Amino acid sequence: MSALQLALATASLGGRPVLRDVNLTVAAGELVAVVGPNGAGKSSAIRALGGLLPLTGGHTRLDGADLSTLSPRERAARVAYLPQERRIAWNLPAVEIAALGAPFLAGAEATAAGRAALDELEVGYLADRGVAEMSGGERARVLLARALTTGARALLADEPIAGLDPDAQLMVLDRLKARARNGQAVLVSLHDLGLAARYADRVVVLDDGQVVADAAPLEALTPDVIARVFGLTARWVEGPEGPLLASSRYSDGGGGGVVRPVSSEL
Ligand SMILES: Nc1ncnc2c1ncn2[C@@H]1O[C@H](COP(=O)(O)OP(=O)(O)OP(=O)(O)O)[C@@H](O)[C@H]1O
Repeated sequence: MSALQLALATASLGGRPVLRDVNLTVAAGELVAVVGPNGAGKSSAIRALGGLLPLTGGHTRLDGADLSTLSPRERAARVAYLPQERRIAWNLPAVEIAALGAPFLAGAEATAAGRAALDELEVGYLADRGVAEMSGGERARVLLARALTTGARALLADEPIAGLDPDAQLMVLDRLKARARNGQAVLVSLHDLGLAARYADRVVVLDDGQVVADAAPLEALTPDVIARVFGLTARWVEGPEGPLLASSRYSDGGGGGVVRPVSSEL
């Protein structure tokens, strides 16, 4: 059974449809990457899975139960969410921000969980520093630590590697993959198609609120799909750690112009 599921989900924002009959599942033990151009509906799909965007049609299910039947407290205990927005209202120490992810634990336990999550993301040294006194990438890791602290069985992370340096990107994806291997259901949105191919068990391609492909990475991200959805000419090449994407814009001459490797390995 899928841990999280959108079934024929439709939703609108500002009077415009942002999800159109979207079917999307994440099973326990699986790392699923949602990719798509800006505005494709990735954040909307993630927010719908977390019960944060009301559907106008279809269903969101958590372990088979309709999400709308669960109380906000039950949802929060079972689904962790990293929003795309990285703003933090209060200048609290990182460990206190991370501990906010565990509201159901007693104070000392929550602090220990927060500290462990910071360590997991290799920012334990920032534990006592105010989050307003950090770089954007450091703050991003503290917010991801807050999501990890929940201990929820499902994790939704909206662009968890945005703004991180190349080493930190790989470290975060390694950690999320390890969490999936330990039984969590993990869904991330990514813009780096090379990293999506390297880390995801399955890739869901969204375009204009619709699922265009949902398959193993290289079956979903075919050159044809990449051309149609992203407007790029692209081909996969074998790299030492997995597939690498060589791509160029059509306007650059369809392969004769600048080749932009999409993996952090080049
Ligand atoms: N608050 C809002 N009101 C109206 N329309 C919105 C709102 N937020 C997003 N949209 C629109 O909804 C659509 C889907 O947006 P969404 O944020 O889900 O895309 P995304 O794939 O996550 O994009 P990005 O890669 O830029 O983060 C876009 O067309 C966007 O303009």
